[in-house]
Amino acid sequence: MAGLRVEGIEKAFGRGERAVRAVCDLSFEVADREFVFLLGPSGAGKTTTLRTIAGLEQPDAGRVLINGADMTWAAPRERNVAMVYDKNSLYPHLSVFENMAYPLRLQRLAESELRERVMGVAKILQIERMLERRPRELSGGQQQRVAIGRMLVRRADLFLMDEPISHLDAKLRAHMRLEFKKLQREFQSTILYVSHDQLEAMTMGDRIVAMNEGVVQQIGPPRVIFDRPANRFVAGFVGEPSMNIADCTLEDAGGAATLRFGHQRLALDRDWLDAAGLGNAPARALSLGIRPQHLSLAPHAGQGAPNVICGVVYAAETLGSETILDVEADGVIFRAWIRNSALGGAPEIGEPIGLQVDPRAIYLFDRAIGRTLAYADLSRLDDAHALSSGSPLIH
Ligand SMILES: Nc1ncnc2c1ncn2[C@@H]1O[C@H](COP(=O)(O)OP(=O)(O)OP(=O)(O)O)[C@@H](O)[C@H]1O
Repeated sequence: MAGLRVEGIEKAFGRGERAVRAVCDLSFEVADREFVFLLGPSGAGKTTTLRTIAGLEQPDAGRVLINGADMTWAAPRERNVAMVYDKNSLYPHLSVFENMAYPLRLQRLAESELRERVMGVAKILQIERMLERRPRELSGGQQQRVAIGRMLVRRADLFLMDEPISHLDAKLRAHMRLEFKKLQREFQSTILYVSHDQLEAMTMGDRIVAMNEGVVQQIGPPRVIFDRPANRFVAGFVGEPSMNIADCTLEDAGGAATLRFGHQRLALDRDWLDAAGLGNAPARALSLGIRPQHLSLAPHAGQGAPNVICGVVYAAETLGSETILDVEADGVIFRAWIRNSALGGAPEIGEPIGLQVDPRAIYLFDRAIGRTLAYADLSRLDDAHALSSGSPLIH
């Protein structure tokens, strides 16, 4: 049984005017055998949170409970927590095998079991053939895998991982994503994993704690975070390519609800707006959000076609069978994820182009505070349309 509860953690570095609030009133839980991600951009406070849980930082306020016991002030070694340290923490004079075996030797594990555990983990990490080498004889990525291995051989209550695979090449990262998930199920481990990579969090996590500037933005399963982002920050951070976001105004034009930005106009469904409590909110300052896979090529690029964003091609990035098309419209760049077969030839930079918007795929945010006011009605989206414009997560 292993669980973690973080209650109202506060942590600042420095004093007075130069103080940096790294973590503000942070609370979340990781249930027994759960795989939870702390996801956020650089400086979000993820590492500070992890170090506070491991006992390497003292919080200014709040509590850390591990298996129900208050460990806020306990020494790191009393917490039965395993953390992946940087590859530089490997012992240079020990072989890879002995580096990995080190925590087990401290536990005085029988030699046969020790060997079995080290070999099992080495196989998963694809470092079996390097066990006799010294760390300096390995590449940076190989050293990082040894550091991960040294953590995985332990049977800790809680594993804390700080971007353990971010330095590996793309192919190994993909391999490790699958292996971590498998390992977690096999060992029934409880894992808190720090990452700024939304793809890792979306593919491996049972739940995600999305953070920005030391503050929790949303906690939920990956699909909920993706489909129902609580605010503009989460909407823009999760998903690759990221959601298109543009300032707009909601208007009542002759009884029809219309979103306007620059010369562009999008007609919205009244029932959807009413359900979101925006039916009687004309001239409201909003931000609209739409994912690149919900934009498609409009049959006519001309101004005035219903729900078409008219602009010019700003850039085009071809990836195998799809193209990410950047279209500039009224000073905003919209990214669209388009099947090459729908493009019918490479688009010219500066060429006029229309992007068809499915109004059911729009999100609306309060422009001032960023809170989500209306969610895309994904259940009513035409699957064929979504498929025709690609997958949101592949990159
Ligand atoms: N020892 C320290 N002294 C002063 N400021 C610090 C210290 N450690 C972290 N900070 C500051 O606290 C904030 C949060 O840092 P933290 O390392 O927790 O963020 P992070 O989300 O892990 O970022 P990254 O993904 O870049 O590692 C940052 O503004 C950082 O500059």
